[in-house]
Amino acid sequence: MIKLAKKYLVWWAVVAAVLFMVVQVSCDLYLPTVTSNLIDKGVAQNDINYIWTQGLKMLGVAFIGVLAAGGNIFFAATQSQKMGKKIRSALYRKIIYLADQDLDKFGDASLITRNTNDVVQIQNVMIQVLRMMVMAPIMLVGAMVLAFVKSPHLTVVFLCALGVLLVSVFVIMSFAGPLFKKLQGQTDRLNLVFREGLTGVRVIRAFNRDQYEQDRFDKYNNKYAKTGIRVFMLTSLMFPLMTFILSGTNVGIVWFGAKMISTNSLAVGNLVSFMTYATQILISFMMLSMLFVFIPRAQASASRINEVLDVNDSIVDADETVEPKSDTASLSFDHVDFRYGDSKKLALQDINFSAKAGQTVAIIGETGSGKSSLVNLIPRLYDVSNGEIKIDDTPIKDMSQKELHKLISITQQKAVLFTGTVKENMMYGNEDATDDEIWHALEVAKAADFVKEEGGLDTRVEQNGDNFSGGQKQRLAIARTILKNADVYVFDDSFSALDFKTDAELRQALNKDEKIQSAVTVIVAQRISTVADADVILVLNNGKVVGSGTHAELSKDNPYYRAILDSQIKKGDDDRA
Ligand SMILES: Nc1ncnc2c1ncn2[C@@H]1O[C@H](COP(=O)(O)OP(=O)(O)OP(=O)(O)O)[C@@H](O)[C@H]1O
Repeated sequence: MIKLAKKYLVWWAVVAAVLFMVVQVSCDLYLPTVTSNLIDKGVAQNDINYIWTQGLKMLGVAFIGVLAAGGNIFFAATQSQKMGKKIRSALYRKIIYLADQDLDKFGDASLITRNTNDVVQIQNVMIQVLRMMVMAPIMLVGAMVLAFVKSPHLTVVFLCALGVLLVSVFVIMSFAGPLFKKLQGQTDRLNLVFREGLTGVRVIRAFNRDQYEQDRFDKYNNKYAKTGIRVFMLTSLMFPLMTFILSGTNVGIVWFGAKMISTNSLAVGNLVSFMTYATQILISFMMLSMLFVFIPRAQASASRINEVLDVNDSIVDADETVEPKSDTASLSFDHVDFRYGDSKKLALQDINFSAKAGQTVAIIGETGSGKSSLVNLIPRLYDVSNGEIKIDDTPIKDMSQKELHKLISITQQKAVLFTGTVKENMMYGNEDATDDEIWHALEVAKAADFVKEEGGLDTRVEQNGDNFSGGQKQRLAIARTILKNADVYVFDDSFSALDFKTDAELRQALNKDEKIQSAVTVIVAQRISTVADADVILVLNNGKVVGSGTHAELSKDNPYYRAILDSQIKKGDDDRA
């Protein structure tokens, strides 16, 4: 947590918060002495003038205390909230730029919990640190010294009370501390199950698993609630216990104090101030003990945040990057091998092909054969394990990732749309696009008709594009890809959600589009009809290219291609064979 504090707190604001707190505590410590004087010199001797001056002094000191508290709260609150804001922003920036292979290590649910719950834990503790952590030790030491000065004998009473409090807090915290940690783990688990249920709600209903999922959620919810009840009962016990110990202390102080007053060894005012100091000491002690429970909890959150912030991006730019060598679009894979993380098995093995401007490379193969893995290597979502990929005759590793991403336009297997308007979503592809260019891309992607029907470019896109059908979302994502000026267009299984007629029309429109025809197009597909027009079709099996050629060549003598073809003819899927 210190590391995060050093990085995200503004030092002068922290100093200001501390200084304000010192003033506030000094006022709080001085007030009982003024009260004591007021009673012993003013009330006891019936000195009205003294009562007035001391009374005004008391109000003045209290007012300064309030101002100082306001100053401290201002800096503590703004610093802790700003620290949270900066951490969330840094986490988001890191996640956006981090390679997929690095993100895979954490998982979505955990990253969300880290960016929300964990940051809140740190924020909450930071405000307490900037207030109580400063206040409590000064108050504790100051009140002890002042109380001792007032009456060394009576100090023994609250030293005994302090001992009782120390034991009580220790017992409570030794139970509550581990429970707090347990609660944090259970929050993670609860969020995970809730998120899974939320994303899989349709599957749950379709399989009639509502009760099963409800029971699963209830199981974790009950565990969380049980721990929560124990934690809050234990910590709530602190306050009545504290009141009891304080009352006991006061009774003790009054008991012994009264005896000392009767022997004239203690003034009444001193007794009153002594009782206030005892309260201040016990409260400070309790605040410190609470902090020692909350800090380890926030420390666990800080470690989880640092884990993400400190992860080394495994995909980095070369020290000296180069510009693409050629103005003409081209793409080549040269003996490319690829494996995921530490996996023993190669996901792709010895992939070789090249394509020039105007050519289409299609990749076909059964589920899990490595099609998406292959196209994910083009924008460097993952790095090759061996071999080299070149775009425009330049190794992609030698270019900056920014430059590389400018050259590529991609539609992922699962269409991703952002909340906003259709136009805003389209402009992700090209910020400078005119309305005419957007409509042209929508026409090519066969999306113009339904966008017009829905209300044009300003039509709202809901979260996840939920107000559009699967096929419509795909077409919008394809339009966005086409709108971008790129040298390599990648469509990763993007036509699968389209009906056969739209699929055929869309590919025809793509073949006629000038921009697409001056670039290389890579199409991943499951259907023969989608890939049949391609200049070269790569057949993938188990991560290896087991066939390469045109539709006519492969349908003649490639057993893998023929097997796919036959299976689709039987289903009546292939419109060309
Ligand atoms: N993030 C990942 N981490 C580890 N292994 C992965 C990861 N993604 C895919 N794989 C593995 O790599 C292999 C190829 O997967 P890939 O997604 O490239 O296949 P695919 O041909 O695109 O499949 P589909 O047609 O179902 O989309 C599979 O065995 C899969 O289990």
